[in-house]
Amino acid sequence: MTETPVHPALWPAPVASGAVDATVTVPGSKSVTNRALVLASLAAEPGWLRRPLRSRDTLLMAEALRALGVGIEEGVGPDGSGEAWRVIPAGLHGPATIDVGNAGTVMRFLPPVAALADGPVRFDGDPRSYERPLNGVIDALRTLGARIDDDGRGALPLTVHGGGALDGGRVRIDASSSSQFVSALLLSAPRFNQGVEVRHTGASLPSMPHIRMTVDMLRSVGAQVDEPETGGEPNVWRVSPSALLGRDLTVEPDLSNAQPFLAAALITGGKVTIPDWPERTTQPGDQLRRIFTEMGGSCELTERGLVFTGSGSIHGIDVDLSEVGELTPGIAAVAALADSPSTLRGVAHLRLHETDRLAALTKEINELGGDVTETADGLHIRPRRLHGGIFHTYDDHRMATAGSIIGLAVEGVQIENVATTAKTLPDFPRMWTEMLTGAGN
Ligand SMILES: O=C(O)C1=C[C@@H](OP(=O)(O)O)[C@@H](O)[C@H](O)C1
Ligand SMILES: C=C(OP(=O)(O)O)C(=O)O
Repeated sequence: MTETPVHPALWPAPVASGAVDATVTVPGSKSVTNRALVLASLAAEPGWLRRPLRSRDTLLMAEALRALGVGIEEGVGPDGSGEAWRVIPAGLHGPATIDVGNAGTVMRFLPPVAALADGPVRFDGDPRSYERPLNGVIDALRTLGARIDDDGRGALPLTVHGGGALDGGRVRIDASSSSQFVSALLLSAPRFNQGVEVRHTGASLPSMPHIRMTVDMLRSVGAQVDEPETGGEPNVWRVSPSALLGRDLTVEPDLSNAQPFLAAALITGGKVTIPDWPERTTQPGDQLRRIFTEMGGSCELTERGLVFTGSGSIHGIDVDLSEVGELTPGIAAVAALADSPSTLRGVAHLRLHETDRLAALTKEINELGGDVTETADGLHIRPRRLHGGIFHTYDDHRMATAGSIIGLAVEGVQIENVATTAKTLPDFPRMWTEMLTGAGN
């Protein structure tokens, strides 16, 4: 008898045998953790970061800041509860070398920090990091007084020749390819001699909640920020120079990483509870309450957390995802299993994410028998009966979770390199299996 060969890099996505009923504790937000690390490193006094996410993107951020001289130590928070990082700011030093991996937050948020260091800081990363846009940050930093050596493509690898301080001032950028350009300049701006005025000149600006998160977190450490949403000029952000406070911050669960678990409730007609879902948050994942409700579920924010319940039906959706682009792969996966077609719009910039997400989703869902077409700014998804096969992930954590969502309802889906979920959710395979077996409840 011959056994079916098991490829070590292929993970058989488990099929749900019935309605899931689980409580899933989701680790901390990548976006909050990496902003908090930067702000705490630039502060005038030590601070605490509780329940930080420990994943590839956040460990790269911590390692990079340590390379610049910041102390980031393991500890328990001031009240003795929970795991925490103590961040001890220090003079920022070069020479240093920073590995950004494929973390947008590291490759964009740290060049402005490096401009404040007193020597050269070399940035390098995964091959894909060379293809992701960085021109908005490079050009802006040059305008603000920094010296940067790159190969002229507006991308990695590059060296920022930190001069110990940066003038700052006014800058115009086109951030239509990534909101992280704006966030990057704002986060370090309190430490620029003149602060910053960033004027976005492009036709569109994706991921506004992530810019709100930047503004909120800056304000929470004492920075003064003027911005469009509180009466400022449209598309203009101003940050004044000031010292930043060291705070004691508890990181919220990553609501975008809650997505596959909520999707499991939707697809199986089950129920999933996510503890500690914040009542108020700038995280884009909070919009899943609305989007997945429109797709057939219902939810309630209770003392136990967000309780999300599937109805047994999954509906297609016509939705603009420009504010919440990182939710697209998971929504596309659910849409492929729905009872009507879907149109996902406003996400052309996803072609420059971890991989070209529009091409990858189209190819992988179609190879399982689906009918997805790319549009100029998104996807059109017509549900079909799907079959098993290999779901390639292109080193993209959200492709791996999207394939797993489909695998709940389709026999024989194998996820290639599920370990790529380590970018933001290293424990995904265990959490997924526990959700299905009811362990961890
Ligand atoms: O600032 C952030 O933390 C992020 C901003 C968004 O980037 P883009 O605006 O490049 O899409 C988002 O997709 C990414 O996952 C995280
Ligand atoms: C786009 C994403 O990540 P990054 O921070 O690398 O841009 C994402 O997590 O979906």
